[in-house]
Amino acid sequence: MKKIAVILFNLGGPSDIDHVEGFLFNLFNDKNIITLPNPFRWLLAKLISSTRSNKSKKLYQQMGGSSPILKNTQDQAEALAIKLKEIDPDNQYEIMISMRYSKPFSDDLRESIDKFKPDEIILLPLYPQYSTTTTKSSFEDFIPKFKDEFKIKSVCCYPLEENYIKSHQEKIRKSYLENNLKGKDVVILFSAHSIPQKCVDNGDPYQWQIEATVRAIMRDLNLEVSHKICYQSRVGRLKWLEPSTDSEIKNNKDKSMMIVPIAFVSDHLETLVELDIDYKLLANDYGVKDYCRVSALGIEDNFIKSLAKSTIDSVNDLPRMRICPKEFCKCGV
Ligand SMILES: C=CC1=C(C)c2cc3[nH]c(cc4nc(cc5[nH]c(cc1n2)c(C)c5CCC(=O)O)C(CCC(=O)O)=C4C)c(C)c3C=C
Ligand SMILES: [Fe+2]
Ligand SMILES: [Fe+2]
Repeated sequence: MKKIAVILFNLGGPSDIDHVEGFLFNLFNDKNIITLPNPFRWLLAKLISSTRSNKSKKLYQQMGGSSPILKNTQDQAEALAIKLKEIDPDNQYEIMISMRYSKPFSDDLRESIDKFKPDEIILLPLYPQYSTTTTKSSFEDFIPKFKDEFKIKSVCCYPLEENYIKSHQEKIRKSYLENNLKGKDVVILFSAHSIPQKCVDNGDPYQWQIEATVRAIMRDLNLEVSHKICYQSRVGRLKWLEPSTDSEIKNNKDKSMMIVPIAFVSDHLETLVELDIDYKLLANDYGVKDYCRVSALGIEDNFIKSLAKSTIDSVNDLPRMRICPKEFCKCGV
């Protein structure tokens, strides 16, 4: 019996309205988000977080002033613990949460990890698709603090894991039936968080992996629908991945529309405000007849199975095949 600590990584979000500016500062002060050296990055992060905070506060106010991301991640951690116990009862797992820009930070895990004394630590990002702006940032923050005392392994990405794909397919099929879309001219808009184009130009595999996930979902979905990938939540003036979700809503206004959040695995600001309020209003303005948003994966059983399977494969040192082409070489396989 091995003792295994599984670190679930997520981005975090403000716990109340007074934490919005601090959360934004942590985000923009990350060298994987703003690549300037210090003190310039620190100064720019101060400037952007103070100028953006009113806009962000208005967004968070629409969810009651805080982000549900921690509660949703805790629910996923609990479901994962149950699933691991069921599939791999011979090992002892403890799931811990590490948020990148809000509590609990990686440093906050020190006491629990020391107390548990794991034989190994598995890093498991709640980002199925690898990006330097998310997974790399979380790994770079965590690893140096614990690597001298513990054996650390990581699941860098799982964009094609079969249970993950099945989880999306089941959510889409259920929503298709519930919204009576059979026989209608339906388009699925797969909406992912955008990232700056320059990240992809520098070898970030995020966009390639999103496209691979969507191809796998569509391959045997067996619904008569068209589909398109689009990108939301752009920030600032750089060129970000396109097409944008709002432009695709406009371009497809004559169709029945299913919006599938892809790359987000729980509901939070980006889905609950941007997709459910802002883009729903936009769709109404453009006369879209059916606008339905498929809920994020959350604790859907196949998704939790995919997390458990990826963890156990890593514990058992199963070799992982490189799937990304060599120009997108930033992920650790
Ligand atoms: C796959 C997920 C995400 C990627 C990639 C990502 C990149 C990215 N985000 C920003 C800027 C902001 N993100 C904000 C919130 C936010 N972003 C994600 C996910 C990804 N971000 C999550 C889960 C959240 C938290 C949502 C919540 O409920 O709290 C925000 C704050 C909100 C706002 O003001 O719009 C900002 C700002 C950048 C710059 C970036 C890549 C460079
Ligand atoms: Fe973001
Ligand atoms: Fe990878």
